[in-house]
Amino acid sequence: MDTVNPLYELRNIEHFHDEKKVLDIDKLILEQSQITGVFGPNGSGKSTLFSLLSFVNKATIGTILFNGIDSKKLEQKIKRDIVILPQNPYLLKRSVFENIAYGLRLRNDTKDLRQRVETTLKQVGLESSFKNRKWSQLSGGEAQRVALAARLILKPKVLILDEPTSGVDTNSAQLIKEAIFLAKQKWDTTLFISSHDHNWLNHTCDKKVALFQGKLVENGSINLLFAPWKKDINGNLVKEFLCGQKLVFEDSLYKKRDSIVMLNSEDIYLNKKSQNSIKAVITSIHKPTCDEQMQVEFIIGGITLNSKLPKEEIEKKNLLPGSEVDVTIDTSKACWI
Ligand SMILES: Nc1ncnc2c1ncn2[C@@H]1O[C@H](COP(=O)(O)OP(=O)(O)OP(=O)(O)O)[C@@H](O)[C@H]1O
Repeated sequence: MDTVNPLYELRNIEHFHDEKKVLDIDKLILEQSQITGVFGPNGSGKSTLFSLLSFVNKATIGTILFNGIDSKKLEQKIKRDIVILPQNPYLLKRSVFENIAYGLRLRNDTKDLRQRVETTLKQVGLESSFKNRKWSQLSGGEAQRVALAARLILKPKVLILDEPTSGVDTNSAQLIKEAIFLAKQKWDTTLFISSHDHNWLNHTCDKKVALFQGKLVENGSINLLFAPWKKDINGNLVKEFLCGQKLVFEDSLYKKRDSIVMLNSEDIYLNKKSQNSIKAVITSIHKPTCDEQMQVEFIIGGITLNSKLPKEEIEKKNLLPGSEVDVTIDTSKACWI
């Protein structure tokens, strides 16, 4: 069975902007040493959630525990290890070197500064000569990576990246991904990332959280299906899995071809007799800490999805890792983003 190592625990969180509720999360546990991808359409509350996780803002209502400690009692030196790269980061009107060194200077931690700046530049795929450039002599993708380097040099315990790939090309996005993996590997950094490049985020994160209109679409492992989509003769979108099996989404005529579908695991049924079921193989069965039910993960043509079942039902149906199962997905409950 998998064990989870909770870093954040959000309890009954509500956050308001101008009396409008923009975030409403009953319970959410976020694990340590993971890269958590936060998915959701514009205005769904991703940046708001990040502002709470970085303790830049305080939730209007509710409690956030960090390492089991109520955030209201967190010491400043613990908060200092939580670093955020906001959407549209701001560079100081100084050299690249001074931008990257800024945080360390503030902390009076300037030993081997030059070498540390150069190492960090390398981590984000920029040559050492970049350190002498002015902030104004950078392309969008380079500026984004300099802003990331300015956070990485702090070796944060938690790094929150709000849209780190916005306005960058595929090459820069790849370099950002490599820098993220390095931070996790070298310093055991826990990362939270949002991106509208869903494909990039899907390939970068270990865990997924999805928000829609300020609410969690699912508390736990979220099921996401990404483009490419095909169309059937009625114009509905069809997911064709690598194994050739197909899943038609009714009433998806007007959905865009780069849409993502979020599926609640409660709307996915295993071994239930139905005409449109598809074959899958169970890869793991475990019990999430925050859930009474067991989570059954299974794979269909290379795509991993999950469903939730009571333990007794798993035993009754004799479901085991490696078992083949018939999966029925209630596509009418799909949430499109
Ligand atoms: N300072 C603010 N004042 C008023 N409303 C705000 C403020 N910041 C955010 N909001 C509102 O809160 C909601 C959530 O915004 P948020 O920026 O968290 O969404 P998001 O998912 O990050 O969106 P995007 O993908 O566009 O960045 C939106 O309706 C937004 O208009």
